[in-house]
Amino acid sequence: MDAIPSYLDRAHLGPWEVFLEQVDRVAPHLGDLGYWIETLKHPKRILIVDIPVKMDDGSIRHFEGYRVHHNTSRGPGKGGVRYHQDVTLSEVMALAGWMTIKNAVIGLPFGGAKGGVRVDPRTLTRGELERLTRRYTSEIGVLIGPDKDIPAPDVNTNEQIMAWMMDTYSINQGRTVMGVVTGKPVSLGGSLGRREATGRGVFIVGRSAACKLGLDLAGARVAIQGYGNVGATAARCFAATGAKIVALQDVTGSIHAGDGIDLDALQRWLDGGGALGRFPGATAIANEDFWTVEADILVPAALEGQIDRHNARDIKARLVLEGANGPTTPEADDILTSRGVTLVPDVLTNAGGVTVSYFEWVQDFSSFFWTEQEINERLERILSEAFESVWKAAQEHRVTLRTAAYLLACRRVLEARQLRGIYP
Ligand SMILES: NC(=O)C1=CN([C@@H]2O[C@H](COP(=O)(O)OP(=O)(O)OC[C@H]3O[C@@H](n4cnc5c(N)ncnc54)[C@H](O)[C@@H]3O)[C@@H](O)[C@H]2O)C=CC1
Ligand SMILES: O=C(O)CCC(=O)C(=O)O
Repeated sequence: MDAIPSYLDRAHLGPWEVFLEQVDRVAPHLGDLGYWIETLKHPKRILIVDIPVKMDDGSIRHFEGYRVHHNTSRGPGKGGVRYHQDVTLSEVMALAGWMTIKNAVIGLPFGGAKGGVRVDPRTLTRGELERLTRRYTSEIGVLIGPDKDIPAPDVNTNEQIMAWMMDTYSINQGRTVMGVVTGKPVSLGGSLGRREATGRGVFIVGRSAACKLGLDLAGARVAIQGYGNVGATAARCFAATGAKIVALQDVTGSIHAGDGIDLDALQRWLDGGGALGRFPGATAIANEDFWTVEADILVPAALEGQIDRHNARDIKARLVLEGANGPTTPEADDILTSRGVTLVPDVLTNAGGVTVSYFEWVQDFSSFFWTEQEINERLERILSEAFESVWKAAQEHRVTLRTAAYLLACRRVLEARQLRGIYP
């Protein structure tokens, strides 16, 4: 059976093909459940929407948006919304697939979904961004809902955008529906700790992995690509344990400081409108040199496909923590494995965000809100247990941590699929 739907432009299949390859790698380990594996290779439903937006100058621009439900065997769809000029359907399909695996590996009662709009939000005014968000929300309104599919933030989306999405959905329903999105402002039914949850999770999982490798975090050298929600929080968590953030990269460039970058000084620079790539407290380096800096831990926390066959051989770190979704190509996975580099996959490393989104969803349903300490303790326990299970499965089956995570997740998804059966 052809796993790639024929209506897609084959030139744009990169991320989805990566997801398919990752699923194929786990298939031999699934035993009888392998009978159901094709279900993971076919997104359940895909919605492509046209988003007309009246711009401030009076003109109308049309943007293309997507919402994909990859699999809902274990519960409603769950996954973020990305605004980026390079968003493609293939990418959103892959991101939705990774959400299916991530939610299952953590044991959250969700399926996998994701959304995106092909737009560079930096080119929009606040009013244009709000109108785009509201129209996109209305257009995907047929798919979303607190018991159907619950969006959340991803690249270039934030609490304000979630507030507009919640408000638009509520207007269309004629009642306030807090639980339709997570990652909202705390004053609108958001959860304490959600903003930091993904980066905090990267740190929690990274600390467990470092412990297995006998790598002391105090003094460890950490390089991070992406200094947004995930990368900046992870940097702060690592620095708080005494690790040194020796290199950072974002869209404005790459910087290096062997003794560690002063994150407070960097924040003051960014708050004052400075670009990370021009931070005077560190040395600017070429973007390609970022990958070869002397570091113990490397955290890709930007976009897909960043670690590939061109740079995987030169990476110096012993531990790669995938803060981003899909940052490593399968070929690079193999190169890193052959070089003895331990890679903790995205579906585990960055699962802190969706875990606290789950807490937010539960809190919204019960209208009873937890303290930040309760949130962080539960996050810590859930991620640490998930890490141990994946580590154990990797040892037992002699596979990489990625394949081990897929093994646990695919078993859960396919068992649910098998029990539900095919109807009619
Ligand atoms: N926000 C969340 O809760 C979650 C995010 N993720 C993943 O983490 C990654 C980052 O997401 P966020 O931090 O939320 O996004 P963000 O929009 O807050 O930050 C993205 C960062 O990546 C940088 N970046 C973008 N393109 C780049 C490029 N070509 N080269 C170098 N740097 C680049 C940006 O400059 C920015 O610093 C994405 O892969 C996202 O899917 C995963 C789980 C949850
Ligand atoms: O918080 C969520 O629901 C999903 C976050 C997300 O998009 C991701 O984990 O990639």
